[in-house]
Amino acid sequence: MKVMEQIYIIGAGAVGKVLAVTLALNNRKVVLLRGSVDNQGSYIENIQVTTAQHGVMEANIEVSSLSNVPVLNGLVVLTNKSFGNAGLAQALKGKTGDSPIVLLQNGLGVEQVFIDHSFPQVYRCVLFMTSQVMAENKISFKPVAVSPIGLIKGGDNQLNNIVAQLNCPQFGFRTESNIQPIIWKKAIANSVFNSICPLLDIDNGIFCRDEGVMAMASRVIKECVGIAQAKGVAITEAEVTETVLMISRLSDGQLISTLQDINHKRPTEIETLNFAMVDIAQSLQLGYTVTETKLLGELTKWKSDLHRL
Ligand SMILES: NC(=O)C1=CN([C@@H]2O[C@H](COP(=O)(O)OP(=O)(O)OC[C@H]3O[C@@H](n4cnc5c(N)ncnc54)[C@H](OP(=O)(O)O)[C@@H]3O)[C@@H](O)[C@H]2O)C=CC1
Ligand SMILES: CC(C)(CO)C(=O)C(=O)O
Repeated sequence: MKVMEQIYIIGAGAVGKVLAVTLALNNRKVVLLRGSVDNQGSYIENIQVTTAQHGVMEANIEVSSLSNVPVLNGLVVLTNKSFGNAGLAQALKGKTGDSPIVLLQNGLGVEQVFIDHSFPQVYRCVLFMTSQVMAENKISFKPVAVSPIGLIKGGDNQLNNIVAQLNCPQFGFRTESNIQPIIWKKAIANSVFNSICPLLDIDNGIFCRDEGVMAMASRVIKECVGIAQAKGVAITEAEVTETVLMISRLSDGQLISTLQDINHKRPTEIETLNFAMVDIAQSLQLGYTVTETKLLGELTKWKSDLHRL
């Protein structure tokens, strides 16, 4: 099995910085590459990550940009927002050889552009953690469960090796042989949180606190589970409801990323959540079954666009 020594994390945000620090503290060779900017010099940043369980974790991390690295030979981990994938796939094309690409992102179909560009090995992780940038290079981090990684394209034989490279006591990863149901469950949960919470301007705990809001979530869950099942992904409404309530309870008081993005006038990931769900429904001639998911997505997009004027 190939031993991959260098880990390239692309996207120096809340997830990327936590991963870089936990890997560095576990003696992995890691470099953080900027996702949205290029042509910058390389520099060292001191990054501090605060957790309830491990206190403050701190490491000096090399930060660089893609143009400084002609070849990415190792493990390439994407922690950028999903709307950056098309640009990154172009930028990475011809630079990564047969290095595996591992996407640590929410959403449906976020891997497609890498398949379209014939990247040989593509893996997806479903993140069960929350992290938030509190100040420059100060991140709060709450692991919720060990995050599964599964194969999208390529050979199964690398999966154990990839997990071995990324798994750390502070930020756990595991192999998953059937990643699609987990991707769908999380994407449906995010279609609920990332539209309803920004529209109500409220924290993630609302679904545990308010039956009416949970009833709306249940209607979205019902629509989206119908599409998952039509695609042959065996998940149930009860399972997704449980996931939504668990996330709501564990992240009570926290603002979902889309609400933070709207507040900071940044683009959102709604295209790879509600709209991706609607696109899949339409491709199955089932567009008429996802009207609430679609409307919530449209309202979220309008809210985001209006804030960014
Ligand atoms: N934070 C969390 O609690 C969780 C996040 N996720 C998912 O993880 C992924 C990363 O989220 P998170 O770290 O919170 O997000 P952040 O917004 O904190 O960071 C994302 C990074 O994406 C990069 N980026 C932004 N725009 C572009 C672009 N147009 N092209 C390329 N790169 C871009 C930036 O990197 P740079 O600064 O280097 O330019 C940015 O720092 C998302 O898919 C999110 O949904 C999933 C579960 C929990
Ligand atoms: C719902 C949550 C908080 C779960 O990790 C998440 O996925 C996000 O912040 O984007």
